[in-house]
Amino acid sequence: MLEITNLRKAYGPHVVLHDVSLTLRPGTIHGLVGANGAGKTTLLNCLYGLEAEFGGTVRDTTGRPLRDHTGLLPYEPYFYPRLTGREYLEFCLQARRRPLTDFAAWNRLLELPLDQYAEEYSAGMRKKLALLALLVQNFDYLILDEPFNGLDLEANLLLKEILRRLRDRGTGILLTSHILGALTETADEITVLVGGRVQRHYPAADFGRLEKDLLDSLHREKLGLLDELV
Ligand SMILES: Nc1ncnc2c1ncn2[C@@H]1O[C@H](COP(=O)(O)OP(=O)(O)OP(=O)(O)O)[C@@H](O)[C@H]1O
Repeated sequence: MLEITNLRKAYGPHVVLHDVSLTLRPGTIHGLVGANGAGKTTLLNCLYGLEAEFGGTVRDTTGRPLRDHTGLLPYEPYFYPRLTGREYLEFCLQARRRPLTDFAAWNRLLELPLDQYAEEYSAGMRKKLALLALLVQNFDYLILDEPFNGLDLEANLLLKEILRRLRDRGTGILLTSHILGALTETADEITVLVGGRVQRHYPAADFGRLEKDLLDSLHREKLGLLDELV
């Protein structure tokens, strides 16, 4: 299990995460929602070790180094110039000292032109390539920052089904999304972050309540203001 305990992160005087705790169990999908700037990406970056200076603890309860068996989909994946999609995949595997596998089977699903330069891909194709690089590596845990963002309708549906199947096979998946339906349709639990604090953890049985709570706070905080404007 991946465990975040009392995570606190500040950029200078600006505290971005306030004592955030959450767990990611094998065989579960854990969704993370929150407004722009709530701290979701910062939380994922701390968990994966891309941010080093923070308070609290982040660990795999089995004691294994988290990155050895965890893959990260960054919010904006980076691709080196002049690397084809195929070379990017090979690079990802070699960097992790993993055997080169045949990408053809997975790519029959995602249909990427692997012999074109990745930097010439559209935004959605780049997202698919970064996902493909994770899928071929059989990670125990996946940390996915906005995986649905930029994907076409078919790829969105496909990704939801892939995530469910990976979960059923034992993979633990932590993902962010601004598309509530994508989370409620796939996740086993959802954590709501507000201003860098955990507002509440919702088990699947309470997802109906979650939508109502989000709507209520929108009505309370924003719709009154809108009434004054329009
Ligand atoms: N490198 C940085 N230096 C200073 N402040 C930062 C840095 N990275 C993030 N922040 C601040 O931390 C806060 C949380 O940002 P973060 O990107 O984690 O939010 P988010 O919930 O992922 O937002 P979004 O939904 O827009 O992706 C924001 O106020 C942001 O300005």
